[in-house]
Amino acid sequence: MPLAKLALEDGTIYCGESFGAVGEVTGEVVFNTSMTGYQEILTDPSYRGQIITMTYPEIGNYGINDEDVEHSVPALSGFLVRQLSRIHSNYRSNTDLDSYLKKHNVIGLSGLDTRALVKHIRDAGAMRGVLSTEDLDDASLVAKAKAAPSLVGRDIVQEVMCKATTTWDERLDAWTETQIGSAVDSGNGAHVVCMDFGMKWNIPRHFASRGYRVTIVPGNTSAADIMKLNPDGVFLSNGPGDPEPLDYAIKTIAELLGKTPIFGICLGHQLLSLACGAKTFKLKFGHRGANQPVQDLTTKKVEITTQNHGFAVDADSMPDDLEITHLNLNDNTVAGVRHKKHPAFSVQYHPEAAAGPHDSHYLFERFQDLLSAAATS
Ligand SMILES: NC(=O)CC[C@H](N)C(=O)O
Repeated sequence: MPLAKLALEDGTIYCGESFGAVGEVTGEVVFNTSMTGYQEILTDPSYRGQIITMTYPEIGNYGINDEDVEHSVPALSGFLVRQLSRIHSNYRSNTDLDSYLKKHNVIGLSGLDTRALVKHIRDAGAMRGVLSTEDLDDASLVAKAKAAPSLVGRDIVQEVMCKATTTWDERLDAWTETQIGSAVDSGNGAHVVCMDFGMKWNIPRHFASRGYRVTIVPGNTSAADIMKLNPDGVFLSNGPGDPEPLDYAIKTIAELLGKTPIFGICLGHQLLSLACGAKTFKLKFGHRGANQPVQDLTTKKVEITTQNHGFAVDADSMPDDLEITHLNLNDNTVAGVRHKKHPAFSVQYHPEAAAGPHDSHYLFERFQDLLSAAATS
């Protein structure tokens, strides 16, 4: 296999073999600790602008299938693995990782010491990097990494959100529907409007399986246009990059507060918090994986969650109207908030769990409770 290199802005170089597409990309280099779920990670639009390394050492062994996608195309910049599995075996798979990345023009690098890279990022923090199969000159690559744009202060949501209003009716797979049990179809056709900032598809699948009518609108839709759709509730999606520059979305959410129940996930949580007057900050290397412990402060229960974020809501900036409802137990950062006066809440993690544990499905039931309360008030 041809050589490829990853260079970080601090001058560190990692060599390996190229797979997937050839070429050169820059991005923020971050790691994900999930042992499975590489297909969901590849297609999660929240990874726009990032080069992902998996901590699990062998990737690709179950191939790629048509069902486990979180979007139509991968959004990330590059993909790094210790070992690319030479065979893949799964009854649902219809292609292999190498061919899939070639088809979608994503550059892969295998054979590098991913453990050394992850330990370095944990010590030094997430950094800009360049991944190349074309330029193998260390000094030139480091100069390119240093010149790469940072995620901070940039609006990259516009690159991944839908461009027009659509409806959604695809449901969860039959087995996952058995997991959510009596919640299946309990929404009785209530209308949920999703503000799309780069939404993972398992979220509208949950809404469809729970019996909602789902409309998806671009993340820059105004509050007036959203209210014209007569929503019974509004959902704020996940999405890539820094939440602070998204002033249009923050303004819309501030206007929607109190008019309709609101539920936010990840970027949606950060935007709801900003709309209420909180601040966000960049974490040193972020939380990405399927085993992040979170405590629900209302029930005291600990749930194991799927996460993918590099920014977080600052606990010290919490306005009077917001209450912290969930904490990340690894570092005590804010993992969920609730509005004290209006029906609105959000979590920093991913209850739709694709891939990951199903502990947090109950949050969709909490949203249903807000919709039911609003319908009877
Ligand atoms: N998954 C997400 O929505 C990520 C939110 C935001 N882009 C962050 O990195 O913190």
